[in-house]
Amino acid sequence: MAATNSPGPWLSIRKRCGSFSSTGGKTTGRLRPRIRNRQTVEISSVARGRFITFEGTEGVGKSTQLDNAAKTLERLGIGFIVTREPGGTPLAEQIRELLLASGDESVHELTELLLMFAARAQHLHRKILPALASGQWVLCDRFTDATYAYQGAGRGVPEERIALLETLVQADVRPDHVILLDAPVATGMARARKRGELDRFELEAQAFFQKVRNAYLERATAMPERYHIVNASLPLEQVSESVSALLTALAALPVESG
Ligand SMILES: Nc1ncnc2c1ncn2[C@@H]1O[C@H](COP(=O)(O)OP(=O)(O)OP(=O)(O)O)[C@@H](O)[C@H]1O
Ligand SMILES: Cc1cn([C@H]2C[C@H](O)[C@@H](COP(=O)(O)O)O2)c(=O)[nH]c1=O
Repeated sequence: MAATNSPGPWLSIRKRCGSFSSTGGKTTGRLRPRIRNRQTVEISSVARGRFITFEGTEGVGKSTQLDNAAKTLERLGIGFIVTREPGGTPLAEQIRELLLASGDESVHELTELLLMFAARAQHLHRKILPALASGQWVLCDRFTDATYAYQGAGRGVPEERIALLETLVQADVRPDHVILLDAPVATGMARARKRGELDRFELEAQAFFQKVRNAYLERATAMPERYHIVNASLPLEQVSESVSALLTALAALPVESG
């Protein structure tokens, strides 16, 4: 898992000395975490799973590629979970329903932002971190990069506000790798429309998604070590091959760099 140098009081990842700590949550898996106190678990980084997120605008093929990624990891014999944001736990899925539903009351951008991070706090601490601590890889459909793209670039929330909440909720936890499925907005929207009824986000104008796409591409340029751009406008088989090859290469990396 990628880590910055500012661990919060309740959660820290110490890569250099090879241990991993997180807030409580149940842990399962091949290595039993060492309990330091009631709030913290530690395990060797040898067992730590990798945190891989799939990002992109609507309909580019994230869910499709998560299925493909799951099959790839199965072939490689790697233990993993597949999850998504907003959502991933029963409570966070309830928040997702609130966020995606179209209603009469317009949602203020700060309400949207706080609900995203409320769902994320539950998901991260109750599901993602315990899975990583047990050595499983976490394949996640969207994470905080989506917040920078949608609430930041799309809604116009200043980046510093998002960064504040990111630090509060995640401390130094960041995805190890972001697989950015990139395609023209119109391509993704045409695919999403074919799938059926559109949710509150999917009803946004093309200009909104253009800002979102640009923001993802800017983040990919700013963080080339973390981002992997895949051309999602290609035929499905080619996109799947690229994603499988990428995951196979990541699996071959030593844990500290992978
Ligand atoms: N490379 C591709 N070429 C053509 N169709 C594709 C491709 N990838 C996915 N699709 C199709 O496009 C539709 C949307 O794909 P998918 O649901 O995986 O996108 P998504 O990014 O998860 O969408 P959302 O952002 O709404 O969650 C599906 O019907 C899927 O079969
Ligand atoms: C995590 C996250 C998500 N969103 C938006 C992006 C999508 O429109 C929906 C989720 O729907 P999907 O079918 O699963 O893609 O939520 C967001 O605006 N900000 C976020 O942080």
